[in-house]
Amino acid sequence: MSIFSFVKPYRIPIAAALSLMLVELAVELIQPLLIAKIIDEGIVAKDLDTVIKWGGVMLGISLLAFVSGIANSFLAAHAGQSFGFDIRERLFSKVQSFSFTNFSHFSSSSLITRITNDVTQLQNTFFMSLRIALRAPLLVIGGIVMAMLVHVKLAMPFVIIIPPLLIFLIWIMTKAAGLFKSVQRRLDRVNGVMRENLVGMRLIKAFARGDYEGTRFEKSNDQLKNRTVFALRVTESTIPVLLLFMNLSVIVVLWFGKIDVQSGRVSVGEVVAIVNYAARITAAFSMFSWIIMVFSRSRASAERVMEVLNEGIDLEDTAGSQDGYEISAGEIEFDKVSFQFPNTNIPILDDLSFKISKGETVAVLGATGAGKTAMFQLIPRLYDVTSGEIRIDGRNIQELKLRSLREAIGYVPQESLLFTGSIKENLAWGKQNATEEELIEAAKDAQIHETIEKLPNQYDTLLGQKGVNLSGGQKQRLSIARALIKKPKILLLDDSTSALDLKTEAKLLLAIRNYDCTTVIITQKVSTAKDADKILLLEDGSLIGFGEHEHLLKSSSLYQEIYSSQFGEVKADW
Ligand SMILES: Nc1ncnc2c1ncn2[C@@H]1O[C@H](COP(=O)(O)OP(=O)(O)OP(=O)(O)O)[C@@H](O)[C@H]1O
Repeated sequence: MSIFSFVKPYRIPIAAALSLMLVELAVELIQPLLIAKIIDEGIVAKDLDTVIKWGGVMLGISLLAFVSGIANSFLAAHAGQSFGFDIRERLFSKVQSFSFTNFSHFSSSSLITRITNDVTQLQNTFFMSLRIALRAPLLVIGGIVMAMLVHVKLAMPFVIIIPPLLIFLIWIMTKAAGLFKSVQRRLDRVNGVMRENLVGMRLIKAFARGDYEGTRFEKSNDQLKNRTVFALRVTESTIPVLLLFMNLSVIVVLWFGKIDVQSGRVSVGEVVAIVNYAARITAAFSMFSWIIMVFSRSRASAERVMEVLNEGIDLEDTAGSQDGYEISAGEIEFDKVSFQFPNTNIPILDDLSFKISKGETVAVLGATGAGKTAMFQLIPRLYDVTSGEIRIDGRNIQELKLRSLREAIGYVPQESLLFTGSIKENLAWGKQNATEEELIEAAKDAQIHETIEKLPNQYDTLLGQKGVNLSGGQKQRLSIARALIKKPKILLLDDSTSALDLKTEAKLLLAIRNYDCTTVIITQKVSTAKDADKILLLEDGSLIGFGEHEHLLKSSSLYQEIYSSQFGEVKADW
């Protein structure tokens, strides 16, 4: 796939715009001939009728060029904007299909720059190509041809000087493309620092690190400026070179023109026409440095956009995945599952085998870094297992459609992420077209209904970015409500009740028991774990215990250790 495939749908407006551009070009190339005619047959021959006649023709074709120019702009603007719209849409849906491995290849600020700034560059180039980028080289070529038609010998200086100038321009263009690619990379960095600052503003203020962050931003901003200035200097340096050589050739034309006019081999009108072509060619040439800049930039942008669009998705529906299969029970089975993060060789999970029956509640306990979150992320296939198999309702999850797998799972990540919008919208994000009753029911079960009722606009209260106007515990409960509203078959809570007091947490877990789902809870609290049907103990990625509280208290030294650290010495009544 190449960027040109996005041009295809606009073949008709492009053809129309280019035809109109050719009309403008033809008028521009004919004008010097008419000027020559008016001078030689009208002014020199003192024939006013000829001046009026050809002057009228010039006015007529100028009007034609004017109308063509307006129609061309109209078509170019419309096609250019639609072209940009299409690329943005494709980029967005491609990024949505990215796996976490794909995300690790691009920083989020770079993806944002690509979807905005890079697409704008391409859009501008598309527009400009239809307006002047093609007209300028055609004007140069057409200008030389017309000048030769007027007088071959006088046009010779241009014929000699223009090819080396063109080679010089192409050489600069290849150099500039690389430079502009590095400009875009620096823009990524500026966006990256800006993004981190906005996200971490509270932390920056709390640590009084404003000055440090200011310097960090200034540094990347400065690098962006310096690189851009350098790239612009390289492209702009072409203008004086072009003007110098074109003006030199005009002087040569005038020198020989004077001699030939005196000897009668050339008319004054012909010399004026050739100088007029020279002026138009020079104007087209000086436009070149700008065109080079825009093209070099957009070549870099096109590469960056295509890098995203051509990124191979490593986690998607497998060829044999079964359509229409819905998870009905929610039984989870890990069979000799081992896992390491893509592009790393550190084993995170090692040979995990266990089975969680339909409707069971299982608590996962383990030290920080033991691999609890990693284990969770394998269930909705945020990552694929490195070896072994995960089965839900007896089917390998890789044989299920990703959509039906994920729709059956309510996943509440460690960090609650809410979106800008009202509480109602955030809850309904879990299930489109959820009724008011469903929203309230889920909020009640998540123990957040009463809190919402006390807010000034209740369910219509607007949340700031990431839910800044809520407490940590409120955000956690809203995230849980958002998962409950889906009525999932499998509910995964990744330490999602850590900020709740014990009483609220107990009520919430009791309410969840009424849902027809299998629940897996990562927790640090034995008080939470001991109410679960079973407890799964993870240590350094290995399963070292799986069973009921009483059983583990007797059999697992790690569990005894965790228990005694939270409740004091384990009583030896077993
Ligand atoms: N994207 C990643 N790429 C590479 N390694 C990772 C990635 N995410 C986590 N890890 C590593 O995997 C290991 C397990 O991480 P995981 O988040 O599963 O731990 P955890 O048991 O959930 O810990 P915690 O209780 O602190 O959340 C850690 O050593 C961590 O450094």
